[in-house]
Amino acid sequence: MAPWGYEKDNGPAHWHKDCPIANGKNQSPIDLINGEVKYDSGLKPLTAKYVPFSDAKFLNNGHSVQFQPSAGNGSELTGGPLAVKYNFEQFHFHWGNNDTEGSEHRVDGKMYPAELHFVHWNSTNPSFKDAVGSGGPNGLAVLGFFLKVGAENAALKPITDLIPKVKDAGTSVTVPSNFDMQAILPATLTDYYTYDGSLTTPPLAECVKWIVFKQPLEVSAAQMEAFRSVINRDGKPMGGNYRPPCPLHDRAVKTSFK
Ligand SMILES: NS(=O)(=O)c1ccc(C(=O)NCC(F)(F)F)cc1
Ligand SMILES: [Zn+2]
Repeated sequence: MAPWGYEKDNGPAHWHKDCPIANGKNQSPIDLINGEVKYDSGLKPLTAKYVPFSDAKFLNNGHSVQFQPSAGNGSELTGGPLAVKYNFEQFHFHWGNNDTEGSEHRVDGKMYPAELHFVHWNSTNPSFKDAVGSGGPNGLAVLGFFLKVGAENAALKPITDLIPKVKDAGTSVTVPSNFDMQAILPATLTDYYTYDGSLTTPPLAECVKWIVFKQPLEVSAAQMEAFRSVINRDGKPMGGNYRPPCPLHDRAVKTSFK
């Protein structure tokens, strides 16, 4: 099989051939159905402490555009459903070719135009890759933010302004050291859905504590258009780089809000 992607000949319906876990019972994304979630008063806010990066890259890896600092940067996530501290690894995006599609998770069947993932790994592991392979849903913690079209997102502007420099697969640029990642996050990380799931791209490992925020972030139409100019490994627009929802099976989705 050609390397995995999102086209007809290598998209999500094909992934099970290389990754049989694609048909597993803890796959992501899912449709977050408000009538089926359960409020958990024990779910506290999350705390993300993101420190400035000395050398970080913004890259096009052929299936997303990704911000990645050098390892061991010291940015951490704690609280919420997490029992231990998680280290920040990278953030990346999924988006559509129009405003009616693009997010991976859905809310009562509604898709947003894009979704931003902040990926963190359980600090009891020696490395990110060990955390992915650690078995069970506590290897990674991924924060998911829906993006909707509205006001320009000033915190994401340094990143969306770099997109033209990583238009082609395999390209990367250095991110200015004054980029403030903390500014992307809402002031308080309170209202979220959380459930045990997987990576949404191969190898689809079932190692993720998913934390999806109820409140979307806004980006301008121009910022959305910047994503839609990105090209994938086949020279086609990368838009549509989202996996459709997977069966919930016997998992519970908890909320930190009523
Ligand atoms: N879209 S997602 O679920 O946030 C997501 C997050 C991270 C990875 C990733 O690092 N894959 C490479 C690895 F780790 F070697 F398997 C894939 C998907
Ligand atoms: Zn993702």
